Amino acid sequence: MDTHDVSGTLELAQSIQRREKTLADSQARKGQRPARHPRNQVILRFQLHLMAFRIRVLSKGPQDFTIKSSFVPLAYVPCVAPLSALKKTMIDDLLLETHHRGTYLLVRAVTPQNYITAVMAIVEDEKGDVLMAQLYHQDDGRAEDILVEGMVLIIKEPYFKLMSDGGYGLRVDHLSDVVFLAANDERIPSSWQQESAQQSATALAWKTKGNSHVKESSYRSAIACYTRALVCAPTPEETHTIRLNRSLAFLKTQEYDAALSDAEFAMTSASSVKKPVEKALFRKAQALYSLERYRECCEVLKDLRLEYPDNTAAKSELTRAISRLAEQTHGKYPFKQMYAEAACLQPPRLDRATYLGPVAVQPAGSRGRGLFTTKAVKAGDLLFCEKAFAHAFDDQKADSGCNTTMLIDPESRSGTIGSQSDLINMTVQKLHRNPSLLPLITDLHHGAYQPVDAAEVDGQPVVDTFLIRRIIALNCFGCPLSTLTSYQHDRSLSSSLSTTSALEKEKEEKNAFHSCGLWPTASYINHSCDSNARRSFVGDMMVARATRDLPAGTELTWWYQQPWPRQPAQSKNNKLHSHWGFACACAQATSPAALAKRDALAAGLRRYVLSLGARELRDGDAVAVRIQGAADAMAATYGAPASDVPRLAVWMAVQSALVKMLKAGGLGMGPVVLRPVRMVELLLAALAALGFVIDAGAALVVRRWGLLATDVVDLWLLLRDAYYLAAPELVTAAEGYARTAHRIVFGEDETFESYGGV
Ligand SMILES: C[S@@+](CC[C@H](N)C(=O)[O-])C[C@H]1O[C@@H](n2cnc3c(N)ncnc32)[C@H](O)[C@@H]1O
Repeated sequence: MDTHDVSGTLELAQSIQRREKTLADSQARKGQRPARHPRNQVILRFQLHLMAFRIRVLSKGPQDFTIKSSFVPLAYVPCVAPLSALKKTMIDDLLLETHHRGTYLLVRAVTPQNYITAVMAIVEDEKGDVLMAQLYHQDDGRAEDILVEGMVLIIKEPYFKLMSDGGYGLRVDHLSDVVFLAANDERIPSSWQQESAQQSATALAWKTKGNSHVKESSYRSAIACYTRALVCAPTPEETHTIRLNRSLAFLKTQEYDAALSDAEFAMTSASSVKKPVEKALFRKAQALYSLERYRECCEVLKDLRLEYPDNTAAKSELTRAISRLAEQTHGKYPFKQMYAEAACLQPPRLDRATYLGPVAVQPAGSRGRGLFTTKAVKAGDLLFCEKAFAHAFDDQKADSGCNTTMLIDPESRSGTIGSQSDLINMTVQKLHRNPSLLPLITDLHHGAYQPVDAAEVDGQPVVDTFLIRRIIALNCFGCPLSTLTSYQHDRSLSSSLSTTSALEKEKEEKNAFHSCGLWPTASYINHSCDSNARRSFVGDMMVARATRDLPAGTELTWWYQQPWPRQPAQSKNNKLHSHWGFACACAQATSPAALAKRDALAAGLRRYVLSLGARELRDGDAVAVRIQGAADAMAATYGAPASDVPRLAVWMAVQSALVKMLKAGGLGMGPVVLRPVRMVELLLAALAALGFVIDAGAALVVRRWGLLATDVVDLWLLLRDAYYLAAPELVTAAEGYARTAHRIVFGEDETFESYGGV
């Protein structure tokens, strides 16, 4: 939704064509055992490539723009068999384009590694045969520690394939398909053992080694040592300390489930080994905070404060956790502060909690599941304010904007530009580190993809990368740094409201974002062109508000793609069908004949508006009458009332005429002689076309809210200004509606005064 989609472009078509050729070539060689190149040649070739790559990176200027293409490979499921059930195989036995189910490879890296879209190195088996191995979705932050020269690993059910450069190698997409062996692991053949003397080291020695890794901030190595210590018959006292220390290391590697489990163990064992419980409580609280379990976190910190009142860190952590709990419970946020935080944090991930308001996931008939209101809400009410599960920020202004990725899925022939491939990595990594969060994501809609029925194997969580890709493709949202700043950036009526197709296209591009994120609750909202909810963003927080009064039990909807005046014309709806697999019900509403007539009227009006010169505009009233007449004729081409099918073509036509008049002088301040009442009529006509039902007599009352396009805030503000001259008694009401519109569109009304010039 709102991601920068490049499906249908020539560039994408060419990339897909090349890819299909490679795929066809590789399928033709499926099952073959390729001629092996000599070991030295393979290693030398890799090293030369590595050198060339490093030179390219070093010589790249900050402004050099590169687009990396990343192809989604054909999906395959992760290995779900335990290692003990697999048979060892050797490189020489591997067949091209084959997943070697039921087997595993034991290999060792024999070159330095390279990291582009995957971590790569040449690996050898025990016979000395070599191959390139590519490990995808590894932790970006520690890529340089992975597959380093000399490292030994087990690749479960190896996938041997042709690479895009015509060579061949191993490709690993699922994290649980690789087992990295610690230097002293017994499974390492003796000829490869580097630290054989340590095989018999004691728990104490491993613990000490772990501690020194912590001092060097090598937390993964520390975890490996502590884990090793725990199997060396430690005393109860040692076990307590080792798990307490490992909890800290797990916090640093963002493995919060494991950090919590170790801290809880240390808490319960503290009394029997006569140790203070202070550190264990603190680490437990930190893990709970990171898992967004703020209530439990507060409880733990309160206990800690009671027992250790001098612990100042606990005091400040408690204050922080109480703030999160308040946000989570009451949905009250300091939005102005959040804008400031989003502006200075890189990436803009805010330390804020998710609030879920009066909403619940329920069955939604043929649409699958949907999100419904659990009580009546008013237009502008907060439905939820959700923190992204994962958020990939692509700063178009900074250096990172010079390196962007085009993610191409040849199967669905679609492509997006921006940070979606980073989002996949982040999500896979976060789930791998915190398996308790798996159901939150794997329950999301994934179309026809059939995931494996296993959550864990050999003590590792099974995170099916292809399932995550599918979930992200169907559920991720493109997002700006903030909706308000993105709109304000080019807020001017003349650029934001228009009728010409070129500008529509431009507007469409403005609405597509390179940054994106995954918001699980928001993902349950189904599409409707005439939506009743609206999303906005501040950093990685998504704010969702009702766009009209809704009774309890109403299904919430919003648009996956902004509706267009020619909707239900064919092109825009195609993506709903090709990507999300449904046809929007509103697409059937208009006959081709009615559409043709509407288009002709819109084109006529556009020509008329373009032709207006200073002389014609001097009689603004006459112009307004002509516009109103054309708008009425266009309205007659709609078969349903505007409250059922918003008349976007009418809205845009009226607005474009208003723009022209406002630019020429507006309400009597320039050459245009337009009576304020006429201005009010035109503005009310534009709002009515969007489906607003408004009583504008002695009082101004919105009976029903219409479609909340971003520009609606401006329409209401213009109405307020027109009422200053036409009917001052209605100014307050108009401003109140402008404020509500601002709250819906931008998520808050704290900035309304500065936006609306009140
Ligand atoms: C982001 S998910 C929305 C939640 C989804 N309905 C579920 O059950 O999890 C998008 C998918 O919902 C379904 N969907 C959304 N809007 C729809 C609509 N207006 N009509 C039919 N199906 C719709 C489609 O299957 C689409 O691929």
